[in-house]
Amino acid sequence: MTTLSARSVVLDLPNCSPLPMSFEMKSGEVWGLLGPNGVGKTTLLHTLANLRKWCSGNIYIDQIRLQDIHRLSLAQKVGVLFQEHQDGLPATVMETVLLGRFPYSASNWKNDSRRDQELTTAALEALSLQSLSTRSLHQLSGGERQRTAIAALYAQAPDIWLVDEPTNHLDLHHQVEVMSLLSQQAKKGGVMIMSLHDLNLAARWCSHVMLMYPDRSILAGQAQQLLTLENLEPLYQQKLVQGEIDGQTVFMPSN
Ligand SMILES: Nc1ncnc2c1ncn2[C@@H]1O[C@H](COP(=O)(O)OP(=O)(O)OP(=O)(O)O)[C@@H](O)[C@H]1O
Repeated sequence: MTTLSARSVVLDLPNCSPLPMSFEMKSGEVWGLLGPNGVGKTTLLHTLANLRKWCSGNIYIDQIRLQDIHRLSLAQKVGVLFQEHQDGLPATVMETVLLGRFPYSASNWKNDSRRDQELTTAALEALSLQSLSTRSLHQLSGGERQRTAIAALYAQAPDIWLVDEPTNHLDLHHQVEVMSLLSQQAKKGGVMIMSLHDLNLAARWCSHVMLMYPDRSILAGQAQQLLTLENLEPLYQQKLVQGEIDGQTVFMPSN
């Protein structure tokens, strides 16, 4: 069981009146971070990975303070999907996915182990990338590039997944493929935290949500309880309608 918790954490956001946030996220849970552009979803994900500083408060993984965890163990425990992909290296899809295993071979530059190769093959299969495995990153479409980045994260096999807009660039079929895959990883014991702009994906796949409001207040808890028009309309400053199709809650913007 893995736990990620924050106690009175104030994010380092520009022009922010400090409002401390506290929450606990556990193995098996799928968290959706929801809120308008610029509210701090990416900042929160990067803060939880100790990639950027925060103003005050404490973040813990399994009761150990984030800043006390050695970089290498953190790289093994926590995986991040970035919103922007840096494609500086002239690498193929397979090489990029294999790079997900870097935290396990970084300490001694040893050859890729059998497990590294098995996980890389499984990741290519899970994201339907087998036929593209020898293709250069520069020759991929936006959606193929996104699936490659998710495959690298899958190969890394972290306990805590910090995933920034996983369905960016993806067509409907691949959105379902990816959301289903991420949800399975939570069922296998991962802590899944993702920023999302699509309320319907959140309603379908997230067990928990964090609603991040422009005044820096948050509501965090079970998705079923928090995904209501009363909470969501002020979140986006947008009138919405709520319905149900095949037993599934759906939201749409209204005039
Ligand atoms: N490198 C940076 N330097 C200074 N300010 C930044 C930087 N990156 C982001 N910001 C600002 O920090 C705030 C939070 O940005 P963040 O990217 O976390 O928002 P977000 O909720 O993820 O937005 P979006 O939904 O548009 O992706 C915004 O006001 C943004 O303009």
